[in-house]
Amino acid sequence: MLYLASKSPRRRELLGRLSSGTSRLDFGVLDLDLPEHCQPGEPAEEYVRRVAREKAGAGLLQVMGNPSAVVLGSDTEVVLDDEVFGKPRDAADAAAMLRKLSGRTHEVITAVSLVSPGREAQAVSVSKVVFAELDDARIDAYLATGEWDGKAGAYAIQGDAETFIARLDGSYSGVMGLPLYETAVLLRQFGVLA
Ligand SMILES: Cc1cn([C@H]2C[C@H](O)[C@@H](COP(=O)(O)OP(=O)(O)OP(=O)(O)O)O2)c(=O)[nH]c1=O
Repeated sequence: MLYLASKSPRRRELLGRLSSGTSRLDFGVLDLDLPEHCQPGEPAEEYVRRVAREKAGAGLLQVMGNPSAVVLGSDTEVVLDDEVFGKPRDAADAAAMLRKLSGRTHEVITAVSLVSPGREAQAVSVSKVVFAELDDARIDAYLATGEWDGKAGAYAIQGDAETFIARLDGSYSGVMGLPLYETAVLLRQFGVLA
């Protein structure tokens, strides 16, 4: 039985897309709230990998009674000049992130971890995103949509911010929160996906 250890509706939607034709991917959802803090000096990719592993591990603890449980945890961060942008605290924090991202190229790193009793595997997706120049009026208009809330880097590629993206070199689903190519490879390794 597969469990998604995530409260993100985007991850639920993306994982559901791995159902195809007659082969349905059924999964349960585990709610967890884990602190996400980058340690001083911790490289961004290591941080993202660690948090994804911790989410999957915390999920596995919730379903320990089920020996056939496979738990998926994932984490997404936006990285610019070694600075890690997680989810903004408030609108002012979101505005500051968008001002920094304006006219620059950043990376979106998403790690996916699969754990089952006695087994663990991970994949990571790194995408390069070239952002449009955003003046204050555009940033204010975007903030008013509320879309920034709960999104790493204060934007959503799947929403109005699609028009901010001049170029994407990587995985669209990875930027959105769950890289489907890498996730499908892991699920096949664990025999969850045919
Ligand atoms: C960059 C970007 C991020 N995001 C989202 C994906 C993630 O949900 C979120 C990053 O925060 P995460 O901490 O990775 O995930 P989360 O707190 O939403 O969910 P959970 O930890 O329970 O799994 O940002 C988008 O939806 N679109 C985007 O374009």
